[in-house]
Amino acid sequence: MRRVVRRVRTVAMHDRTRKILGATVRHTAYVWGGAGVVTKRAWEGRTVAVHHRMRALSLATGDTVAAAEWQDKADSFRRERHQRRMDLIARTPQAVKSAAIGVAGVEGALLLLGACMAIHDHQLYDVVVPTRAAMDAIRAVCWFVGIAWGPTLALTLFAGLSHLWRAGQKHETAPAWARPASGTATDVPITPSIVVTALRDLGIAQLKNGIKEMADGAAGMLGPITLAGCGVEVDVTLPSGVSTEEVLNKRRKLAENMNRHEHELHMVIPPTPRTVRMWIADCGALDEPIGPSPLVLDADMTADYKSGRAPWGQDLRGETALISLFQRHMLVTGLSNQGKTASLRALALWLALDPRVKFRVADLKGVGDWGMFKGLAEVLIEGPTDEHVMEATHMVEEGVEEMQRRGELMRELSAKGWSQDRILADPRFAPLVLIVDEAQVAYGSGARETHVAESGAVKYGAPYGGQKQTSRYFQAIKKIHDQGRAVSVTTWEGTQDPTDQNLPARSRAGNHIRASLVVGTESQAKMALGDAPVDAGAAPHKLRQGLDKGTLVVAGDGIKLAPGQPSITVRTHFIDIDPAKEIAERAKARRAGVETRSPQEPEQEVDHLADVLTVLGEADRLRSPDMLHGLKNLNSVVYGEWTFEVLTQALKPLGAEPRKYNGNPSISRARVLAAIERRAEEAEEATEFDTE
Ligand SMILES: Nc1ncnc2c1ncn2[C@@H]1O[C@H](COP(=O)(O)OP(=O)(O)OP(=O)(O)O)[C@@H](O)[C@H]1O
Repeated sequence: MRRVVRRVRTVAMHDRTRKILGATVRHTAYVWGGAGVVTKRAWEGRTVAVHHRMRALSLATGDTVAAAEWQDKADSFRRERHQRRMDLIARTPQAVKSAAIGVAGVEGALLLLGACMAIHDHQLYDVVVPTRAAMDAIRAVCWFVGIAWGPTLALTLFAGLSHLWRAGQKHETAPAWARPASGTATDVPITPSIVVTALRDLGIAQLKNGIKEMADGAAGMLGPITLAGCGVEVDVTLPSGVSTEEVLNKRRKLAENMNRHEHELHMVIPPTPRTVRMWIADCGALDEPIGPSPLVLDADMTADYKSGRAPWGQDLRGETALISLFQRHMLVTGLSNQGKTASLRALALWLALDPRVKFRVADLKGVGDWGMFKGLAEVLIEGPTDEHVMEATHMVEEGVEEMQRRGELMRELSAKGWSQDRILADPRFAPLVLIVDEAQVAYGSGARETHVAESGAVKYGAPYGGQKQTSRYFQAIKKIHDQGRAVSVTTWEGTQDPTDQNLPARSRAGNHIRASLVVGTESQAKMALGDAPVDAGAAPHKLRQGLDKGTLVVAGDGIKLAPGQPSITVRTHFIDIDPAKEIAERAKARRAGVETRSPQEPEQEVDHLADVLTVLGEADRLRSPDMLHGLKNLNSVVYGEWTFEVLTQALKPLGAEPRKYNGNPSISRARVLAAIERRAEEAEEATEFDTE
């Protein structure tokens, strides 16, 4: 039994079976669908359905003149049709009469011919000979028709079916899975009928019925279809009883009904009630690059913190997406490796062109993404360890102190009658931007301040990181979110996966600009952008991981949104490391040299003798320059800056310093081994002494 089941399954899954099934379904569907097409065409040829549709379309696009013309055409079509029918009714008895007269006339002529023949041959029978001959001719025709009927019927049927098949194939009436792969149905431009059909076939019964009931072919539910960047935009007013949410939830099906991928359809809810605004991309257009940043192209570009707007990228309409950073806290989130750092850095590079703006940067990944800010930023912390989190916390806490100082100063100056503009223009209020990239490292860190009392007891202070209220980093960020804006102290955080663990809710909500690259789920999208924009259609969770790198859904202020529009999708320009360095150099050239403070790297415990021995390898001795080169390769952090003097000073106390050999200062393996042995003996003696 199992074998039979297995065999049946093998046959069913076999490629050939699938091909046969596909072909059968395809050709049947072509004929069946073709019959529908032909019937519809015949029906439309005899009715004013087309006139009505065209009139509704003209009305929908606001062309009332064309609508009136189509109405006139429909009226005259109806009049002419009525006239034709009346004529037919009037002509039928006449035609019957004419036929009867015709038959009588022919029969009369035949009898007359027969009479002539009878007179000539003196044979009375000849009177009916022509009539009988005519009857024989008719019988022969009937006989022929009787024989030819079968093949003629078969031929007609075949011609009819092939006509239907051709009509069906032309209109792609077979299901997509059964159509040959080479079909390029995806290149279909968006027309009102495609949109209406896509909505009708969405599987929402009330929408389908609503569309059926609309006399104008439902064209009235569509606003004008306008070109918008690399796609088109249209507002759809839904019939009563259909909620916008139902349509938003069927995004993939709706996109596929219009021969688009899901990511090529964007939907938001505009302020007009019961309306969904759809932006439908041209096929494949979103996979085309948007070109380099104006920052890269224009070497003379300048920036203005207060009144300028950073050229971040393009929105879906193809318009430049400009963002104002003036007194705005910002959060950029997204899955790893999707362009978080690049998008944040692009804004910082633009802002760096305004020499007034000060930066303090903590890059808690620390692989050099922000390296070009050395000489631009006052502080640059690079690394992912707890020590780096502590430094980042200190950096933000210093930002809080600065904010508080400015707050007091602002109160004093205001009391003296200074205007807000004058205060903010004062150098003591130079904009300060605190950037923390990979902020989830801080929110996830367990680092704590540790105090060791004289008694030896260990006491712990407040945690540096974490998401609890006690977290120093979180508290400092929160304070700046609350009070920093007015005195131009702002934070920009970049973080991966905006979950509660990675990013506390209070910290998310404190930002003026919230931008999200692709995230995993709708709930993450809500954490990234807030509930309202996602409920109204913002969908970073629908972006494609890997393919939509650098594409951000942006909510909040600072970026131009149409009235009522909750979010905007921005495809950002990518500025790679090398051009970023060039822009940073331009920015440095515009400001007085900034000394970047990089908090001390923790001292590494190193054994110089052991390292020297490693570099010596099997050699008996090595020249000092070769030794220095080898040490640098071994540990660039410790030996990167070493010179001959430093090497000598480090090894001399151990008795292994370089000595001349064949005229070249060299380090001898024998002396290094002796030094190591001596050190071990000394350590042993010291231990014995301690024990005694
Ligand atoms: N706007 C963009 N357009 C095209 N590709 C981009 C864009 N931004 C980033 N990328 C690509 O994505 C890669 C990763 O970018 P980036 O380092 O900014 O990601 P990330 O999200 O910060 O990563 P991680 O979370 O691992 O630090 C870049 O090296 C680049 O190839």
